[in-house]
Amino acid sequence: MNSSVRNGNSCPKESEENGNNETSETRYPDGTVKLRNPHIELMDQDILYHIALGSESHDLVEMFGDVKFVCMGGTPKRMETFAHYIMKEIGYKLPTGTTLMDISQYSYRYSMYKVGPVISVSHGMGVPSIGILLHEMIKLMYHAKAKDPIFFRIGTCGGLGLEPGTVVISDDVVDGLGNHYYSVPILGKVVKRPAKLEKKLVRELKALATQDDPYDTTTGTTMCAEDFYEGQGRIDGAFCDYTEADKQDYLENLVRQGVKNIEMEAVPFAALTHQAGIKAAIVCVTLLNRLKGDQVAAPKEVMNEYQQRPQILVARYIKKYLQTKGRLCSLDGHGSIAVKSPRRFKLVQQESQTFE
Ligand SMILES: O=P(O)(O)O[C@H]1O[C@H](CO)[C@@H](O)[C@H]1O
Ligand SMILES: O=c1cc[nH]c(=O)[nH]1
Repeated sequence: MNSSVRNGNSCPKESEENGNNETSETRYPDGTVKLRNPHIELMDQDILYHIALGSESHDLVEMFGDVKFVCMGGTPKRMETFAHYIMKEIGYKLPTGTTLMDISQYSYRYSMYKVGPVISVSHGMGVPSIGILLHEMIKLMYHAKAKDPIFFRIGTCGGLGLEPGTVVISDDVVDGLGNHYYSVPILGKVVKRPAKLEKKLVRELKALATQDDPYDTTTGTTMCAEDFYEGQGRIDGAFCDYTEADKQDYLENLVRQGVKNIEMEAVPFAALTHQAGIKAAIVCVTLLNRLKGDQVAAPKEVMNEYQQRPQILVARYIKKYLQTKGRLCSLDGHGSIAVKSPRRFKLVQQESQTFE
């Protein structure tokens, strides 16, 4: 067994500033992700079932070794749009006659695109769905030997006292009971994993919002609900045993506690990336002000424009990062699928990667 793979239950030391696990616990010296599960090393092959990839069936180092950013959001359409948008923003060129492809299309679960150093992947709705994807994306980063990847969630949410269309960068996350950890029943016991986000990354993202943006960008606590309706205090679900006044009291109490928005994935996203020692941030746009109503009634075009706002902020971060590293102009090629056969590698789709 690889000597640096530790007991998955070992308790990491905490770093005050970035809220991340001590890097020596979670990274190799070259920045690649350590997997805190000793069993994976012993397996003949690791099948990443829900993203339709495998550690032996695919050459994951060849396909994903250059990944720096993993961007995720609820819907396949948003993440396809983001893939095209980021391609334009970072000046990434596809080989003539090729188009972006959904790498995970045959999983029929999630959709995933790769644009140079950026992965854009859908996570579905809610805690279990993003939890499964995070396990597989973290393992993918490990198998691919990707160095210091950063994860972003680009989402939508309900705002509390904010103008619809406001961008919220989460600086803290709580569940529906106000807990700052992800509770997972494992082997019949509840395991609590701290849900923490990198404060420095929050500040860096906030600094990329400009006065010229025709909307506000703010930071605050995000509440992660287990449900869209009763779990978020809505009165328009199929069931409701409380009054409008009860709901209003509840939401106003959340505001007093610093909660700016409500969505459905923040806690596992923060907890599992933290557990893996991966820098991560959550950027969501508010579709409505929950203090004023429950129904998401904005027209489709308005909603589509709102959904671009977190993408714009994250794209600014990615561009700035690549500019700083002097890598913006050297991008060329295509996220291809490299299938490993027992004796030789076969490139299913032609690729020329000059990043890194
Ligand atoms: O738009 P996404 O990213 O899916 O985020 C929000 O929207 C969904 C509910 O409509 C939940 O997944 C919630 O977290
Ligand atoms: O109110 C909302 C809007 C989007 N997503 C949520 O989870 N809640």
